[in-house]
Amino acid sequence: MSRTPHPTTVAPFPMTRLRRTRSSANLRNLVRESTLTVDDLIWPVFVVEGQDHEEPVPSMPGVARKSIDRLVLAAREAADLGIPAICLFPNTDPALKTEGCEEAWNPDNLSNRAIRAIKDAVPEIAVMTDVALDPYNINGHDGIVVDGEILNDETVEALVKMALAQAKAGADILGPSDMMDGRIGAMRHALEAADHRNVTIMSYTAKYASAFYGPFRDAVGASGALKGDKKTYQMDPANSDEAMRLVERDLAEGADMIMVKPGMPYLDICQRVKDTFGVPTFAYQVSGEYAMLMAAAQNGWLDGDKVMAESLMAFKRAGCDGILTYFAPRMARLLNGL
Ligand SMILES: NCc1[nH]cc(CCC(=O)O)c1CC(=O)O
Repeated sequence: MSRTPHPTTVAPFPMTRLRRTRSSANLRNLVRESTLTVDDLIWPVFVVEGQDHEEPVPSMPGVARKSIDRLVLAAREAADLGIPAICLFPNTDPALKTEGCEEAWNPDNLSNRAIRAIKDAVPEIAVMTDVALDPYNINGHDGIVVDGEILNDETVEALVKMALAQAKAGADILGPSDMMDGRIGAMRHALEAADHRNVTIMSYTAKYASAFYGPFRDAVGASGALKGDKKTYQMDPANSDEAMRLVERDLAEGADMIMVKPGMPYLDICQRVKDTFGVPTFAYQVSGEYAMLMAAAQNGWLDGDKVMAESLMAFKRAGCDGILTYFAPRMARLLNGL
């Protein structure tokens, strides 16, 4: 990424014709400022109980929840395409959801079994997890709810147990997506104390209270459970300075990588984070963004491959090191010329 100041010397027309370097594919290739490669992609996937089973997610065309055995095949395919990481989201049996969210740190819960199965069968792909209580919470919230309040410190204690169980199952990257205060430091200390020294944390640092998560909540089966909204913990879409404070805080607590979420409507935040801190910065092109592009493509209103590639390049131009995207395998095939 170029971060040079705006040039002050430009020869006047016709000595300068900015179209010259756009005049052929070779010249365009030579002067291209950003590149998108398979190495930039993290693939979010949904896992469900069962055997040789998959269920399409209606609001996310081309996306299905998969049983662990099918997910292992998908992970193999992703690794063969060169995708460096896969990110797991469980669709938990509603019967296992409780007020205390105990299933979240069950070493044999669906997500932890999936981590172990993937690490066994496809050791070369990095496995990322989601650290938040919503798949296990009868309220659908990311934190423990008492009398309508989402409790911060009690939630952090639960998240630490959840993070340790995931690390023990073999997760390479923990993705705390809950937006409680103090969770990164608490997890980092617990990981160090348990000798999980190389488990990385990609903090969902600037995670906004967004309507673009709708299809995801359908996919994990949280839509029905969620009472109210997430505005007391997720960020106000109006704020940018607050995102900088959160990044500084999460880095100080031991986050290795920072994430901005959603992606496309928050590219200004991505650029500001990268410019200000220069740390590994990721964006999550979320379910609603995927649904929007796919719906238009399915109607023949947009060219699906082209808007996919353009939208992902935009993240690189903004300074992101990588993107979580449901398009990961499709983009990887396109980049690999398949
Ligand atoms: N903590 C849950 C979580 N982790 C990732 C997403 C959204 C992902 C997407 O929309 O693709 C959400 C939803 C939410 O916060 O309600």
